[in-house]
Formats: sequence, structure tokens, C-alpha cells
Amino acid sequence: MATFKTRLSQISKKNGKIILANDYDSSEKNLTTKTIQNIKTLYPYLCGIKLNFHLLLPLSFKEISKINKTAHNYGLQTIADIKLNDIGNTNKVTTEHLWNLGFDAVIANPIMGLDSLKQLVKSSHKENKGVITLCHMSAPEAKLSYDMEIKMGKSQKLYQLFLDWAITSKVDGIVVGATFPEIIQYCHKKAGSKLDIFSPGIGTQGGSAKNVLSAGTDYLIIGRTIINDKNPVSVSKELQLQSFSK
Ligand SMILES: O=C(O)c1cc(=O)[nH]c(=O)n1[C@@H]1O[C@H](COP(=O)(O)O)[C@@H](O)[C@H]1O
Repeated sequence: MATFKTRLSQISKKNGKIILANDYDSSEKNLTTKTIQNIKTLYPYLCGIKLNFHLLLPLSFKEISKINKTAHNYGLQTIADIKLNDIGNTNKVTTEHLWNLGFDAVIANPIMGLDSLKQLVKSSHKENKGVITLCHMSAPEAKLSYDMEIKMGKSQKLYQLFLDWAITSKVDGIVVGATFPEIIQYCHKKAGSKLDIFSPGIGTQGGSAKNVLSAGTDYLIIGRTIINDKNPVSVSKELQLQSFSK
């Protein structure tokens, strides 16, 4: 079986670089039906779908498995966004559950430490699953934490250390917020083809697809800009076109 990185790259060559952040408010009913409907109507414009706690908490094992199966039937990769960050044993049990649910990859927080991260990558890759780590988040206040000056041998910023750890531990990709295109550019230059860059924060959070694609982003994670639009198909189509023109 191909790796997660290869599976995602293959589908994106055909469908473009958009990963749908399938996030709904807690007041929303029929989460499973709505999500399956999204997959069926938007799949030609997507390479993947990301499920966050918005669905992972309220839905049952059976419902989440059904969503993952449907996404796979339509050629999409699925990502569990839980920003995993714990001790080795907890990470291991958590990912076992995620893989049993049918997910292809997990988003993790590298603050867990380099050794735990290496363990997580090793066990995930053994199952042909992917690991994506946070490098620099999209919210404005991310500057306060991810840009923090740290001293680990040399003086550097926290996101620079997280980038080094991502390369060393051979994760599949990193999250760099679309609201910080200059940091995307820095990471792209440093990591080259070793890491895919996933950028959330387009549209609703202020980021521009065009800017981040030219800065080096490989995949666009987009939620409300698509889901809350009156015509999600035409927005997805437009974003897909932009992603092809990189
Ligand atoms: O890990 C993420 O996906 C993530 C990281 C980050 O820095 N910023 C960020 O917005 N996200 C997620 O990406 C999605 C963005 O959704 P929209 O702002 O609606 O497009 C949400 O699911 C967020 O939880």
C-alpha cells in the first residue's frame, strides 16, 4: 500500500489541493448525513477531508467509520484533527483507535517532545498512516507562542525548532497558518520536498489561497469559506482552480 503522503499527492494531482475542514456548530443536527452529502457533492474538488472535535466528540464509532468509508469510496484521504500531544502510551492507544475508525492521518502537537514524536511517526508509518505536526498556527495570537525566542543549544524561535523536529522525525507534513505567508516561505525553503505544508486559515480567518500557494503551501485546509457559502460547489471549484495554477 502507498504511503499517506503518496496517496494524498496522487488524488491531489487529479482533484486539486483542497482539504475540507468539515466543521459544524454544536447546534447542527444530522452531522453524519451532512458530512456524507458534502463528500458526495464536493469530492471532485477535494483531495481530503479533515474531521475535528466538532464531529469526533458527538458522533459514534459507527458513524465516523461510515464517513471515512464514504470518503475513501470517493477517493479522498481523511485526517483526524486532534492535535495529539501526550505520553507515548496514550498516543499509541489513541492512534490505534483512529486507525480502527479508518483515518489516514492524524494532526499532532510536537510539544510532546522529539522522542515521543519519533515513536508516533514510526508506529503510524508501520500502518501506512500519516502524521502532520503543528509548526505555526493561524490565529493572530500564535505569534506569542510559536514566535517565542527559545534557547536549545542555539537561539531560535519555537516554530523553527518544531520545523527541525518535523524534519528529523520524518513526519509527513506540517501545519503553517495561511495568515503567516512569510513563515510558510521560510518553512518551504528549509524543508524542500521533505515535508508537505498544510495551511488552514484561508478566507474566514483572512488568509489568501493565492498568496500561500506562491509561498510554498502544498495543501489548503478550508472549512467555513466553503461550508457556510450559499454555493459550496462553486467556491470549491474556484479554489480548486487556484490550487492547480500554482
Ligand atoms: O490544525 C488545524 O487544522 C488548524 C491549525 C491552525 O493553525 N488553524 C486552524 O484553523 N486549524 C483548523 O483548520 C480549520 C480551519 O477552518 P476555517 O477557518 O473554517 O477554514 C479548523 O478545523 C481549525 O481547527
